[in-house]
Amino acid sequence: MSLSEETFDVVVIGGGAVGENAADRASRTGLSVAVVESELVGGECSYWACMPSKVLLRAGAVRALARETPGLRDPGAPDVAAVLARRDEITSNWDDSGQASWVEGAGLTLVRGHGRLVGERLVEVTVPESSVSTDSGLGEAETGDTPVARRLRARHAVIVATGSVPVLPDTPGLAEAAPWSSREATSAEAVPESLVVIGGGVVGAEMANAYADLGAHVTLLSRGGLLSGAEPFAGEMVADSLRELGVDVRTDVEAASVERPGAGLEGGAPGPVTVTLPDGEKITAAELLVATGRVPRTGDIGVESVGLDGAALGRGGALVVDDSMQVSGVPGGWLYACGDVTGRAPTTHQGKYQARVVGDVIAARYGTEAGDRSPTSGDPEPAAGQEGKPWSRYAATADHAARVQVVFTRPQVSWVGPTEREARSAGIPVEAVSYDLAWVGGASVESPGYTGRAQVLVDTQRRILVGATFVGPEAGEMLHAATIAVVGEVPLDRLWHAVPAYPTVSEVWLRFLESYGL
Ligand SMILES: Cc1cc2nc3c(=O)[nH]c(=O)nc-3n(C[C@H](O)[C@H](O)[C@H](O)COP(=O)(O)OP(=O)(O)OC[C@H]3O[C@@H](n4cnc5c(N)ncnc54)[C@H](O)[C@@H]3O)c2cc1C
Ligand SMILES: NC(=O)c1ccc[n+]([C@@H]2O[C@H](COP(=O)([O-])OP(=O)(O)OC[C@H]3O[C@@H](n4cnc5c(N)ncnc54)[C@H](O)[C@@H]3O)[C@@H](O)[C@H]2O)c1
Repeated sequence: MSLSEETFDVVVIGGGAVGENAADRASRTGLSVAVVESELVGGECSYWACMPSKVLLRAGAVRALARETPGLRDPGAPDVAAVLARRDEITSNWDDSGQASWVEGAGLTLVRGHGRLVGERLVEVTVPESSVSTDSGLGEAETGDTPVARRLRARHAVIVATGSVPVLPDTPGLAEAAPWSSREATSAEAVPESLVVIGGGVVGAEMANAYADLGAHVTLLSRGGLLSGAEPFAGEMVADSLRELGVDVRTDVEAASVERPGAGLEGGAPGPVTVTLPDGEKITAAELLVATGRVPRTGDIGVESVGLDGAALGRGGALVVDDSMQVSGVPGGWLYACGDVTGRAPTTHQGKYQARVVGDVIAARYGTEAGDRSPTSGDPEPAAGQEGKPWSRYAATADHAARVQVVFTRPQVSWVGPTEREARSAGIPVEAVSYDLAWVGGASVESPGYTGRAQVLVDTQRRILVGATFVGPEAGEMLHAATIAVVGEVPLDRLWHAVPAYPTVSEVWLRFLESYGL
């Protein structure tokens, strides 16, 4: 193994959406930054998650809209080949050269290979033999039989942004059945005639919706209700809607065993798969998707070399961070983390928010004024040595107080802040104000069959909103007004003056306040 060493101010392990963002911000005060990426620059979101999954859902959503609009005809079932072609286009056919050029164009150094901590501020990058080529990104061309390694020394900080990996339950026969994960579901070359989905979370619900739209007979097995992170009414509405679409939604059930004769044998696609339920019922389908959650990817990044043994890691092996995204328990405070690997708020937008925080913390702590192209310049709250005051640019406060999520099922579900149950268990005195969206004027213009519900959580002591949930068409687009009200801690008496235009669905804001007694 050949070894060379290079020094950068900052080394980022993981060039997903989050790592890229952290690297860019950290470089803003003149710091040199290397980004280590073992697969595709842009990570899960661009190639196997957010983007392809949303494209798979889009045609069905537009069809439903047309069907519900008087005066329009049903455009018919989506053209599957065209939908898959659009999916291939949005993933750039899983070619990351565009994002790699962006990284280089931003003045960052892209290092391709697997990054691993091997000591204080030291990262070793290796490239498996099979992928070594003259354009491996490892500087000098290296080919041949030996793996290539390069040591990257960080003068100041290492940021870990290695994302997460899917969990496979230990259900008998499941691993041997070679089921789909979200990667196969978002990159499939064809739509199976039938599909069983195990897991009623966000991936399970979205993919059940997408594949049903694209013509598959879908069975969804959820061990509780759907979308357990959202308000219960949201999961119930999505379950009802999936059933109307023809999905066989089974709640409060787990797979007891799985069988797929011939799986793993060479030659051709595996045959049908049979899932047996605890009561002995058997469900057979052409394909099986497992969507039972993800865990932070810390198993193969050398955390033990910097003293982070199992006990120092959080749930699922997460890197535990404070609000400035500094990893706890590492002497010298040089290790930071952001994104899914922290287990704090596993969505792209929250990860990129954390990336902006950690990037700005590092830029302010270690950057030079000479290289300053940052809005942190002249900031009255420099981050050096600080923990990060809540709501300052150096603290990811919204991860606790105003986390947002949008689920792109039909209906869409969006929420900000805690659910009612989470708020109560955190000791916040809340009153939930709920409203049927079909009752507002804008909804009846959108469609005579408009179905939706929205709810806000009022902190009755402070008379501000601490949370909101929307379920309905385009609920994702309705969320940001609520996010601003929650983050801004806007008093209800001032919200009264935020007049919603007529006839929009946003008129529900007035109804909330009236229902609360204003
Ligand atoms: C099907 C699906 C749909 C989703 N849809 C949405 C959505 O609509 N909206 C949303 O906000 N979120 C969505 N998410 C969640 C979102 O994809 C993740 O939160 C996001 O990708 C996390 O970004 P990240 O950069 O932390 O991790 P990743 O995107 O996983 O990036 C980590 C990167 O690090 C690299 N890496 C890992 N280990 C190493 C190593 N040792 N050395 C070098 N490189 C390494 C990986 O190759 C990868 O490129 C979805 C997830 C799934 C599974
Ligand atoms: N639109 C979006 O923002 C979006 C879309 C997809 C995924 N994501 C993110 O990706 C991550 C992964 O999504 P996910 O849906 O895999 O995870 P999830 O945590 O949302 O849901 C997993 C579900 O699987 C269930 N489960 C766990 N073990 C099981 C078992 N043995 N048998 C049956 N059910 C079991 C859980 O109870 C849970 O309901 C999430 O963090 C999610 O936020 C976000």
